[in-house]
Amino acid sequence: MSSKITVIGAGSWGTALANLLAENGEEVQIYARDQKVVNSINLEQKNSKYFPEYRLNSKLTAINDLNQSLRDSDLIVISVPTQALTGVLSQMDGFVDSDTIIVSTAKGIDENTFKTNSQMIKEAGFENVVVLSGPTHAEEVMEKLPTAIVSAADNKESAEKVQDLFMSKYFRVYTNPDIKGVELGGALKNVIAVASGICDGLDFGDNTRAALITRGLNEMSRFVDFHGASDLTLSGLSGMGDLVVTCTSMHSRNRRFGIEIGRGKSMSEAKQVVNQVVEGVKTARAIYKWLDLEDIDLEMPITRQVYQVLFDKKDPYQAVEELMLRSKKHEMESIVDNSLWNI
Ligand SMILES: NC(=O)C1=CN([C@@H]2O[C@H](COP(=O)(O)OP(=O)(O)OC[C@H]3O[C@@H](n4cnc5c(N)ncnc54)[C@H](OP(=O)(O)O)[C@@H]3O)[C@@H](O)[C@H]2O)C=CC1
Ligand SMILES: O=C(CO)COP(=O)(O)O
Repeated sequence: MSSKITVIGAGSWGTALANLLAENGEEVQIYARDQKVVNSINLEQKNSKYFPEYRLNSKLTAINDLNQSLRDSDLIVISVPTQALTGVLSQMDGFVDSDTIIVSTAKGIDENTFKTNSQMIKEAGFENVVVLSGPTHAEEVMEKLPTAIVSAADNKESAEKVQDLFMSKYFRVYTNPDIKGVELGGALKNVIAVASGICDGLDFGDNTRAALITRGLNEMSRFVDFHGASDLTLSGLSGMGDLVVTCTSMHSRNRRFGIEIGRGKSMSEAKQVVNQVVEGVKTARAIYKWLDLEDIDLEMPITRQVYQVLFDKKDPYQAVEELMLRSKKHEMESIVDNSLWNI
């Protein structure tokens, strides 16, 4: 029996994933809200807006009607930015069976509800969610460069089904039952990537970046612990892996945005330069607001400084100085044990 996969969102990630599935022999339809993108995919086999230089697989077609694209779909991949998810979910209502597998690929936290994408999808009535996340720049997936990712779900069968569908000689997929840990790793790393970019924009060095990556991971792990997810997941592809790629790559939208901020551009100027979604901006605000509103005493100094640079116009040099001169502390708070010292 033939099956159809719908990919919602024809930006860089939706296009790369849809093309990968088509290369794997699947019948894939991608939903784009922009009719010009639909036409370029159907008539020229290219996404004229996001990947004009690549010929897409011929099994990939595009459509501008979301409800129509969902009809007879056995699996749905959502690749729109986090803040657009609520709108998409409301349009899925009544058109998608509640047990259909929904693959969530966005990396962010909703700035009004402080929820992750999978939480919002489940609350909209779709329980069978798989989170696909890892160090995976769309540009390199289009180039078919070896890439590894994680398929995370509560349900093992669904995680494995997604693993089977996406796995290829250039795309290796691991499974993981810690959906929350995988998802939070992908969302939080974007904020650290903005910080890393800001420091690059200030012409700081490799030492600075390494410190940010390492202490950023520490900060991420505090947040992940608080939410009951596993620290071990953070040492994997969707945590450390994604953090490294996004803090070091020129493909990274979050890092490139941060570089522009470090060079003195305003938020809107920096967004214009990147011209694609920069999830770390709204995720930083979501976390900052959540800490504040819930009065939670969780140490997230890098995220707090990123928020203040972006939204309170704090001087980035001052932000870095404040990070450097915070009260002195032990490197590994959880294993401070006086018996380990030679006193
Ligand atoms: N790019 C990458 O390498 C990777 C991205 N991701 C994640 O995937 C998500 C999408 O990112 P990415 O593809 O890079 O973003 P892009 O900015 O490249 O594309 C976003 C896409 O979403 C569409 N879109 C935006 N709002 C809506 C809406 N309300 N309804 C329908 N479609 C909408 C845009 O349409 P339009 O063009 O008309 O504006 C565009 O097609 C993000 O969460 C990102 O973190 C994850 C892994 C890798
Ligand atoms: O998450 C991503 C790659 O894994 C995409 O976000 P960036 O482009 O900011 O790195």
